[in-house]
Amino acid sequence: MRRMVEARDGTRLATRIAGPENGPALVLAHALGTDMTLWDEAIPLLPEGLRVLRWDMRGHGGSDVPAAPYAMGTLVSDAEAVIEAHDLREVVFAGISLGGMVAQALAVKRLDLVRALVLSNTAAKIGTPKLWDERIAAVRQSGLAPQADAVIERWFGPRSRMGPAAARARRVLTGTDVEGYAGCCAAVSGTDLYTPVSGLRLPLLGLAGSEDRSTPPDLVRETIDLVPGSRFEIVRRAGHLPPLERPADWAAPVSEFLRAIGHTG
Ligand SMILES: O=C(O)CC1=CCC(=O)O1
Repeated sequence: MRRMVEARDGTRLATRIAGPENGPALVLAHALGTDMTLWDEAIPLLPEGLRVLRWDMRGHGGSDVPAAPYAMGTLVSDAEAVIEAHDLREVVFAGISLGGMVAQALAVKRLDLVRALVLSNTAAKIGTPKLWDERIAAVRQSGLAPQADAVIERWFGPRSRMGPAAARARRVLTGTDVEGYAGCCAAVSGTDLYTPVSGLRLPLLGLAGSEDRSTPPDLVRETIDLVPGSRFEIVRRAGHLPPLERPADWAAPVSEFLRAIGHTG
């Protein structure tokens, strides 16, 4: 079922939910310059019986595009709004890159909503304010298309940058609204979650792509290791977006984690 959910400031967020009403909930948050279709291939490979909620972040996909910049706190409050609008509790929250930052910050703020985390290709801090300022200036000046080669190369690496997954990612990236992209760049720029995440105590699976140049395995691991008892796995032959590029290799460790914590239908 698709539904528009109103965020606290009135921004309308495009959401999609599927699976049995009483199934254990899995919430999926996508990366910067992508949208909820990022999960299309991976969802059917997850255990049956899950209630799966995903949404387009503000400024992305079918959601409204308020004026930039956005704060990470606003993106977290959007996540709360979509979860609460669907009456979900005790969710496993899986986020990739920007979505993984939202996941971490949501768990810090609302442990009552989040039972466990899957943090994929993400970190407590990504890049530097200078890098993000330059990215924002570049897209504001000439749009996303001239940035696409560099982004796709970072996401997929030289080996896979011409493949079908990269072509799909490029289409979604270049179709993203500049205002929405810049707004979310600002949210990433202003985020450093190292201290609050080190206080988290919950089941956590961390995943990295062996070929990821945006959030390389060592960077991801540094964040995952902050939480005692967490697991960490590298998805081989995958870049920054493993659910799109290697859906089976991403879904396998996630499914195993969900079974291990008893979060299956
Ligand atoms: O766009 C990138 O290269 C890396 C990135 C940071 C946050 C996100 O979602 O992607």
